[in-house]
Amino acid sequence: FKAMVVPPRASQRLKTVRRRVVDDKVTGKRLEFEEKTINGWEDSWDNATRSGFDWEMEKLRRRLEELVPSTMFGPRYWRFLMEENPESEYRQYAGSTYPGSKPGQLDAFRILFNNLLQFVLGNESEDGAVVAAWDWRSALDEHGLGKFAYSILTGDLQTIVGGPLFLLLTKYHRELGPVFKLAFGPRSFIVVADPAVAKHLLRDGSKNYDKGILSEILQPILGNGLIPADPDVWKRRRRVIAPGFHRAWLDQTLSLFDDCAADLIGDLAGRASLDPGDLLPKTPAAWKAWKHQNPPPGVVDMEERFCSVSLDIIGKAVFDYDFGSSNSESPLVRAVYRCLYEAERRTTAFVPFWLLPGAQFLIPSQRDFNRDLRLLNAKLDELVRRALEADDDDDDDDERISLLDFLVTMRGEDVSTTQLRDDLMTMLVAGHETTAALLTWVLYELFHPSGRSSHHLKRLREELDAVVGARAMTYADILDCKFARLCLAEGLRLYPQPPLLIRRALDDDQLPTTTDRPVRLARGADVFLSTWSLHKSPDLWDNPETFDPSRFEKKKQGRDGWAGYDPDSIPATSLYPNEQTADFAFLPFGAGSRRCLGDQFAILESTVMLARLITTFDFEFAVDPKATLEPKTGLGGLPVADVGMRTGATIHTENGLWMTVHHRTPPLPLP
Ligand code: HEM
Repeated sequence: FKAMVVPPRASQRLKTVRRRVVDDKVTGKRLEFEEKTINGWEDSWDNATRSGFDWEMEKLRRRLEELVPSTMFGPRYWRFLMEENPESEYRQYAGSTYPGSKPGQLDAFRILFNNLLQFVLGNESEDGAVVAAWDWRSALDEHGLGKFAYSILTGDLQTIVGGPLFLLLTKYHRELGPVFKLAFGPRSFIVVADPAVAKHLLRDGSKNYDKGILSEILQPILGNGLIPADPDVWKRRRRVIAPGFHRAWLDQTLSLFDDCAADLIGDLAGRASLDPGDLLPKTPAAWKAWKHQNPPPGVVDMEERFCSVSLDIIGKAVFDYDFGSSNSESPLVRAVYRCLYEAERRTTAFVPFWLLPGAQFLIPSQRDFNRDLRLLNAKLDELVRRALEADDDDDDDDERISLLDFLVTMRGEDVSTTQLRDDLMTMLVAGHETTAALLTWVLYELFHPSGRSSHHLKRLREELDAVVGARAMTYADILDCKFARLCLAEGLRLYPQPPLLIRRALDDDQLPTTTDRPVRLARGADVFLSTWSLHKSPDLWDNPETFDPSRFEKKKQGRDGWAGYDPDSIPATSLYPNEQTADFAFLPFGAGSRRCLGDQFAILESTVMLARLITTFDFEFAVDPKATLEPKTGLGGLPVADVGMRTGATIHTENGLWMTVHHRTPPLPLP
């Protein structure tokens, strides 16, 4: 039998390996794993309840856990294939139950099985988390089977849940506390919104997590780029890419930001003198029509403008390519948008519809997506090729250095053009809509028609007028414009981009205790760190729903397990109050080893853009000035923006941020 299934060369190798493996350190680790598992069993089941049906089921579960790994793909099976010193446990034992490796089907089965025992037979949950069971029956009644199934298949979670996912999570957070299990049928996600747990997931215990479903979803688009990269690839690439964001390069990009801001100002100036007359609607809900037909004169969708300008910036800074999206919409720009849209749709999909057999031929959106991706990849390949050729050409004396030029110069022998392309695509996705969304929401808050932020706007203008006036901003100016940077930080607190961080446990783990219910994660468990709920937690922030940049200037007392917020602890090198200053209650750019690489880039870009716009123009919502906007609430009675909110990788408005633009009066004095 063995001769039939194991080819002779492999069989020879197996024999050698088996001999070696008897007392090697990997076997030692396996034994330690088994012992730990058995001890874990002892701990996790109360002696008093070891009887009856539940206990029989628990025994069955244990038996399965004991048997399945040894007979199928568990550690004992993989022992045959082990190298003495595996280069990477994560990959080498991927799909087995080996702790630290990429979780596979058996781990998923264990979680599903446990959920079934819990939800069908009423057993105690293995993880110990309180459960938020999504009420799918009501959703089914409300939408009908057809729409329900269609939304599930196409990833339109928002329709059937009744609002953006982050609101649903915040509703449960308020009802159930900072750690709970969200169950969609037998599938489950552990949702957390607590600073101590965030610190554990992102920093102290971060080696025990990978990006889980996020990687699976983004891999077809971003390949082995940093965001979805598995821990092995990530380690190699981060080391190479991070130095690319050095100070000299960031200084150089400042002039690029200013050039692009000047283009935007020119475009808006052309509309500033136009009068929409009495064509403005009573509420932003009417803006929907403007997506498909011409808006009144002088009205502009600032969300769309910010998207265009940030795409142009990232194209020029990262791979020295001018998308020219601020002025025209080329097929390439459309391809970028559609790919981003698809990436977002996949992140919220219940069912991986794109993996269905033949999906890429049969589902029109998937056909279009694959065509767009080919177009985009071909362009990026061309840019990589050009950069490689320019690198070989010693005479190339172009003074602008893109991130791609840097990566090409620093490349080791082993880096492939595909890897470089994945890196570029990742920067494009990570650095484009995030910054655009930040600017959109800060503008929304500063010019809200209720006037609720007019005192912040006044202070911001005073600071900008005093420090920069109408000239181009330098790095030193940006350091001096502290309030402007706090406005951006507050924008990221109220509208974190993305509103959810995703992880998957590589080994069983105990989360720091935040309530009287300790929560254990099974290997393979999916975790959502809801930054939206964390940033708006009334336990951590005063008036959490209010846009108040000055909150970051005041000390906030901590509580048990949370050190509070201290403005004096903002590091001199940081352009914003980072995760350390708020002891992980504020995660504007993530934290730990996988924190954002483009944080400085994003803050510099946004400060320049905001300063230029605020000092030149006044903005007003494109609604009838006589109309009053009623405060809007969404899922669970939680406040939502009047312009609606849609979620994907970032938070979008429902139909755009349509505004009228006016030259500022009195105009900014020229230098
Ligand atoms: C306001 C703008 C931005 C925000 C709010 C933001 C936010 C974030 C967050 C929260 C993460 C961590 C994700 C996680 O832990 O799962 C992240 C990662 C990342 N961001 Fe950003 N980002 C922004 C702009 C940028 C820009 C401009 C770039 C590049 C030019 C960039 C490149 C990256 C990369 C490469 C990663 C992955 C890092 C890694 O895994 O090692 N981001 N970003």
